[in-house]
Amino acid sequence: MSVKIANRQQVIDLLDSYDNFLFDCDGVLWLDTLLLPKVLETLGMLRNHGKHLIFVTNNSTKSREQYVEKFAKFGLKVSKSEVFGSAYASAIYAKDILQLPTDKKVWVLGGKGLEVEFGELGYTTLGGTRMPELESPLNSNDPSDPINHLDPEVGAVAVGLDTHLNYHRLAITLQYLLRPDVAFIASNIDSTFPANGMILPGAGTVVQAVATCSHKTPVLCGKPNKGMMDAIVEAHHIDKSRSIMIGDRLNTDMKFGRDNGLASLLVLTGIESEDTLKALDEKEQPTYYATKLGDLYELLQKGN
Ligand SMILES: O=C(O)[C@H](O)[C@H](O)COP(=O)(O)O
Ligand SMILES: [Mg+2]
Repeated sequence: MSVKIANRQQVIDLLDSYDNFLFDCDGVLWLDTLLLPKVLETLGMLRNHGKHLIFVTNNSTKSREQYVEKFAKFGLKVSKSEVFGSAYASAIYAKDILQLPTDKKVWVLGGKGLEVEFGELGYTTLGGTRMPELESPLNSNDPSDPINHLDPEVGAVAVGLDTHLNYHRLAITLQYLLRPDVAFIASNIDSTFPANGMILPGAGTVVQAVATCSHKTPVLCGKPNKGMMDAIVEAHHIDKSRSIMIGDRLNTDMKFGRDNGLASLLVLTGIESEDTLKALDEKEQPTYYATKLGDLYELLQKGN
């Protein structure tokens, strides 16, 4: 059974055991634009203890640079190299694993994060946030409709959380995936995500819609994909035995930690609850759990 972090000594032991703290973002650090309690103080405390912080989000709507800006708005200085998002993981997959030539274009059903990260690796992206004509309903009888102007150079489709999802975008995405040589890349599988007191549809919902109509199975690039961890370990030279993954979702964050040999700490400020935790098999239990990330700071302050 997971150990609940509930006293000062447990936090001290946690600090003694791990050098690298990998943080999920949505549901752990914030709920959309709402910073969760004592997050800044906790991250500051960890930095003061010389810990290596890495932010590992499946949210592909933002690029690493955009996350640096989001952190800055909360008053936290984070470098681009400390952020590892699923948009970046998707672009790395296309470049390094799929080895998609950069003269091939990428059709994006998703947000700016995918456009920026693929663009930084040399790809031209289509669709995404840059085609306002896709806000209008599909009219396949209209010769000027984008569905009648598909680009023969598209070599991959990248799908992530798309808050502008509509039938027009889905229909064009399908046309590209009907081509046998076009790769289907998905940023993540999160079915939902927590935001401002509600649960909203996540990228996994968008990905499943595309998989259903295309009858194709995507490559999943975000957590719990091992490739994402390999890229993080290579980039940051971390010792996995001295590393811990802190997240709010069992089938992404906690599985990502467990499957890759890291310790794991589940926080209950996002998707999961004590009930979902207790319902888990022993072998799927996170190493630790806490009510919120800020408990690490608050408990350490007690008894000073
Ligand atoms: O796609 C989604 O559903 C969201 O981006 C999801 O919240 C992932 O964000 P994370 O919790 O990994 O930061
Ligand atoms: Mg999360």
